[in-house]
Amino acid sequence: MFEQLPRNPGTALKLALVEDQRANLSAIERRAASLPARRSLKKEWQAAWLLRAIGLIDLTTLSGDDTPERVRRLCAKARNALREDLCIALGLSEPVHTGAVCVYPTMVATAVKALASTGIPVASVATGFPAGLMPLKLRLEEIRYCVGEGAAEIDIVVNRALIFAQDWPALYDEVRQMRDACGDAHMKTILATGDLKTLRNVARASMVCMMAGADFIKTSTGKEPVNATLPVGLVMTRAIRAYEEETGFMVGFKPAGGISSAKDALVWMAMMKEELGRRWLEPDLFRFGASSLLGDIERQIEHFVTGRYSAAMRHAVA
Ligand SMILES: O=C[C@H](O)COP(=O)(O)O
Repeated sequence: MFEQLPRNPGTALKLALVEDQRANLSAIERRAASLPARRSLKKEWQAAWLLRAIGLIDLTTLSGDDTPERVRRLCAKARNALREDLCIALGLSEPVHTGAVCVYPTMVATAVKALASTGIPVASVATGFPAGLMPLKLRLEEIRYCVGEGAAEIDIVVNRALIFAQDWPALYDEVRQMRDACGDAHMKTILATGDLKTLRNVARASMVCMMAGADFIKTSTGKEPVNATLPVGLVMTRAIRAYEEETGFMVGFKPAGGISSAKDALVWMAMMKEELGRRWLEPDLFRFGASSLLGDIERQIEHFVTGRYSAAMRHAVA
């Protein structure tokens, strides 16, 4: 069991520290390119890392055609994230579950009911997800609605225009108000990095959101043309490190969007361990936002156990 960390309370906006955040594009790209090329984990180690990865997934459905029935099926999968025969073969005494389930606001109550007494938190997107282009008053009201429905985690989106304008005081002020509206619910701040044009914008916006009290910073909504990439991940994890050096508080990281293979998951986990340390492989500091990753992880674990791959359709729910 890992020790419980104090929640990041945020700090005053320190503009000098924000403007100090830079990103050396060619160095970042070189480092990102070297990550997947590392010697891969073998057999038992790989299976152990994949089991850990399951507990780090925010199992997500964010589709226009979501229904309560789909959300209930997703929650059933989150509770028993790995098939029973595979759990038995691995000698596990209890079912494996995901880190959370992530849904739209109107699906929160259904998910909360379906996950009652499991300890699995429900995360809700809010603040006019995915674009965030609604009046602030309504965005704050949406957060309060989700918390009232029982969401323990709120994934907010930032107002990209404030980042293009480098209006850090306004961004800080909005995110601070969102954090207040979250109350005890933990706030993941989605930067929508695929929209942000430069890695420097990613670095600076990360810092502002942490100063405003983000519990996590998250790459993407899954709806931008480009979602989680390793260069963006490096920039954001290094901002987390800089924030910890400055304040002593450890902020979580959630790459999201387009992470669908076990191999990708292992690369992201290796990056977390190398950049921030082992502590960032626990669910209070790291999550994958993913709708289809669990299916591939289960398939790879099945291969480890049986020596065979099954058809992807056998893992359809995840
Ligand atoms: O936050 C989670 C993302 O919306 C999931 O994206 P994905 O469907 O590409 O896995």
